[in-house]
Amino acid sequence: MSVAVIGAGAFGTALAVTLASKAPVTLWGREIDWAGTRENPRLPGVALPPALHVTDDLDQIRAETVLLALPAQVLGSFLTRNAGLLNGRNLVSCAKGIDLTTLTGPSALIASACPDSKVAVLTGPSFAADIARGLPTALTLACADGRAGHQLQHDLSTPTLRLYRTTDVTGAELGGALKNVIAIAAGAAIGAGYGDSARASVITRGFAEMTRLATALGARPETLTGLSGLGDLVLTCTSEQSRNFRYGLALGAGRDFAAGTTVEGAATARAAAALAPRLGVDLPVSQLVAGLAEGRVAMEHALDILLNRPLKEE
Ligand SMILES: NC(=O)C1=CN([C@@H]2O[C@H](COP(=O)(O)OP(=O)(O)OC[C@H]3O[C@@H](n4cnc5c(N)ncnc54)[C@H](OP(=O)(O)O)[C@@H]3O)[C@@H](O)[C@H]2O)C=CC1
Ligand SMILES: O=C(CO)COP(=O)(O)O
Repeated sequence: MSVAVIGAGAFGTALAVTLASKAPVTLWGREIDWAGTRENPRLPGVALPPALHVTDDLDQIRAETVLLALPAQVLGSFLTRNAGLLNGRNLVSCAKGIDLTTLTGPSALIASACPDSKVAVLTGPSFAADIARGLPTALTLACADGRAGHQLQHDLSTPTLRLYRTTDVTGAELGGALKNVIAIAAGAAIGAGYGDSARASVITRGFAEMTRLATALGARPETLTGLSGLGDLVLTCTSEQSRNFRYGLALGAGRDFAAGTTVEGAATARAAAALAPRLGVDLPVSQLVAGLAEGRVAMEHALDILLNRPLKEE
């Protein structure tokens, strides 16, 4: 097996670090001034192992399996620009989002730009820092081709990173994308001082919403109850390690949030809100998060909007 990682952010670097415990790995980043220090400022305190080669030259990416660890909103243009180099390889998306331009997930972007590639998705509850430090982590590897998925599951598991396998790519990638939206809402509830009970309601109703949208797009409901859905939802809604949760905290408290931080849930909320009427599904939490993120809805009105909806069956 030969593996490379594209995207030298926190997650791409963490995956490259753990995979380098098995075999040499090449990690590509567009700006790698830090490479000589063997420590990526996006993943502080983690020494890069000798088996990890860092480059900013895409021509050095020769591996048969390439992990794409770029933010969801830049993945489409990156793939279009570099399809010639990537087409035909096993391409594994590690991004958690819905592309705002096409309203599709990463797997459809890959399939469209690189039609000769095997497409897979790696997703689930895992903070980059935990993976990089060798803490035990379990993720989902989704690939519609069961045989290829089986091979990738074995190739990409490490002694501390345990991969489960599914053929439900849609369910896996939508669980990962939509949990970020709900995490923003959960953070906002806590930031606004509404308390842990309110957060539990947001998580539960948010999960119902994730399942509604994902199944309307063809996902299997049981995938949403797995690592890539419920597992990641619980992690992201309960930990301040999550950037989406912290962004929600800041929204709820009326504080500024560090510009330039990757917060996938903001764009994905807008994508989900755009999909809702087309699919005839009700997504009140996502619509609210989209309104908050765009500044159309003020935080002081957010609670009324949710609580004044008609009473209904659970
Ligand atoms: N961090 C985590 O714990 C986890 C993250 N993920 C997912 O992984 C994906 C990446 O997140 P993460 O690594 O944390 O993000 P970071 O913010 O740490 O890093 C983003 C990386 O993408 C690069 N980048 C941004 N735009 C472009 C572009 N147009 N072309 C090439 N490179 C670009 C950045 O480069 P530069 O430094 O030059 O700006 C940076 O290296 C997200 O979808 C996230 O949801 C999934 C699980 C866990
Ligand atoms: O996806 C993640 C954990 O599984 C990371 O979450 P954040 O992008 O919110 O930091």
